[in-house]
Amino acid sequence: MISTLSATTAVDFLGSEIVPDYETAKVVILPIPYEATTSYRKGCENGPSALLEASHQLECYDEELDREVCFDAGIFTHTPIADTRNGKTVAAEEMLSVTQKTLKGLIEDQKFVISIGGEHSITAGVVQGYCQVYQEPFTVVQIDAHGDLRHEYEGTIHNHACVMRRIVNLGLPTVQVGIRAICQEEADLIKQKNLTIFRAREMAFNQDWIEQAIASIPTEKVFLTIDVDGIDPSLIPGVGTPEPGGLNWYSTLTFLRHLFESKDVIGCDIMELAPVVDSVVSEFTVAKLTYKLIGYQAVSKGWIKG
Ligand SMILES: N=C(N)NCCCCNCCCN
Ligand SMILES: [Mn+2]
Ligand SMILES: [Mn+2]
Repeated sequence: MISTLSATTAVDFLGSEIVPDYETAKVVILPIPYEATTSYRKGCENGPSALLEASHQLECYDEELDREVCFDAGIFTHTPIADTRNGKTVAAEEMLSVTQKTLKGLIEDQKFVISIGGEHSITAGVVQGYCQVYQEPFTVVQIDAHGDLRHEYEGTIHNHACVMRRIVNLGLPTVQVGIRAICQEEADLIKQKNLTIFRAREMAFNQDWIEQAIASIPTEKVFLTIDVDGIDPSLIPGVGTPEPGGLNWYSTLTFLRHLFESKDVIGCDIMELAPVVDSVVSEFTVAKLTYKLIGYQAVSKGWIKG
């Protein structure tokens, strides 16, 4: 089914620590180095390669889970799709179509896919891939500083600031977490549609937000989209549109662990990493976050070996 797969891409997640065998891998990392509509700091098309390179510095052993998670999971790194690097242009429609098709194939092969971006607009294509395979509804849980609920921004509905509007329009339920920057149009839509939103300003003083956020998810199945600017920019400065007051590291991990334990997470993506010159903090942190997601899924799905 997947004929364009290759294990010979420049950089695999975790590098030589794991054998990248597609057939036996439960997890596929799908790099989508696509950038077209970012409006402030650029560079998220370089996010996937920086994340993959940084992942070589991760310990295979997850000290929280007390396991070498990568051997339980088997992690295959796909070749990049919708690549805009080196001045290449990819139309938004083409990016969405190739993303959707690639996801569909991987999901049909029963892979747990972690798509890594690239700008957040990609998530619309990723989610449509899941819609094609899953008949029952699933909730899109978003960690982000921004609502991303504008109908259109800077002349296109495929702008990264509009991606959750595309998802709301697909009719999927959403739960938004860490939000702290929205415009009037988004505030009005949240009220009009009574969207579920956990605002960073309130989360900071609400010890029960994790429990409440998970309880607010109306379906068993969840797709998780992480825009890394949802995390505090002191932890991940390498983003295009930083906003102060984001999630801290251990709240993020606690939320994610509970989410994976209590729901069936059918897939996830990690978007908007835009590496900073002369600092590896952002890409290492995002690589570690990626590995934590794999570990939480491995525990929750019982992929435990030996
Ligand atoms: N999802 C995002 N990253 N959104 C960023 C939106 C940027 C809004 N600039 C507003 C400038 C108005 N003067
Ligand atoms: Mn954002
Ligand atoms: Mn976003």
